Amino acid sequence: MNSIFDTHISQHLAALQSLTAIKPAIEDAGQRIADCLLRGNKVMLCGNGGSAADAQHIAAELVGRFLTERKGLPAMALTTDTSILTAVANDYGYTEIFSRQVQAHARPGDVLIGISTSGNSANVLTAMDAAKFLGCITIGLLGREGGQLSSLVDHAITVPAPQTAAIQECHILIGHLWCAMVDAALATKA
Ligand SMILES: O=C(CO)[C@@H](O)[C@H](O)[C@H](O)[C@H](O)COP(=O)(O)O
Ligand SMILES: [Zn+2]
Repeated sequence: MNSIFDTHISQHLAALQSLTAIKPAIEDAGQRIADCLLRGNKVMLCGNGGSAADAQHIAAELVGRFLTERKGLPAMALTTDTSILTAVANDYGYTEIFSRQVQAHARPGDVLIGISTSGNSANVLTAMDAAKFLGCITIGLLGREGGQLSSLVDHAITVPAPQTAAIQECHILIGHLWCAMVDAALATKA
């Protein structure tokens, strides 16, 4: 019988290997994010649970720094302000917690990254609808078969692994890869 260690590592490695098949989609989305920031637009991110943590992690790399010294970049996780989250959930419903913030902050040309391992979280779907209506570029960091988000977003990055944890581990790897692409794009422009 495999140990928990062996099982987890082999699932992780299989998920990592599956990324080769979606390399063009990952790089294309990374270029859209870099272009967005280079032209002075901003990046918004949302997701639930572990994906909320990923949204915050990626926003922190962009506002702070990742690999190189550069100016702080406009990125915001829509998962952090408990007063907004509780007010909107209480008054309008949990489905609206991200879309309301998108309505408040989004401008044409901004990017919204929705992170969902199932691709079916209702609040992420609603946020994507709002972002598209306002002229934003929408990117889904998804898993399994991509769920409903895969046909809604402009750029679907679907990690085709069956385990939520393995998908999440690939999501943060892709987030870091995008941050490296942004750093490189800014360095080229400087
Ligand atoms: O981190 C984990 C599981 O690893 C959980 O917190 C997980 O993110 C939550 O169950 C989310 O609600 C799942 O949402 P989603 O990925 O299907 O959009
Ligand atoms: Zn988790």
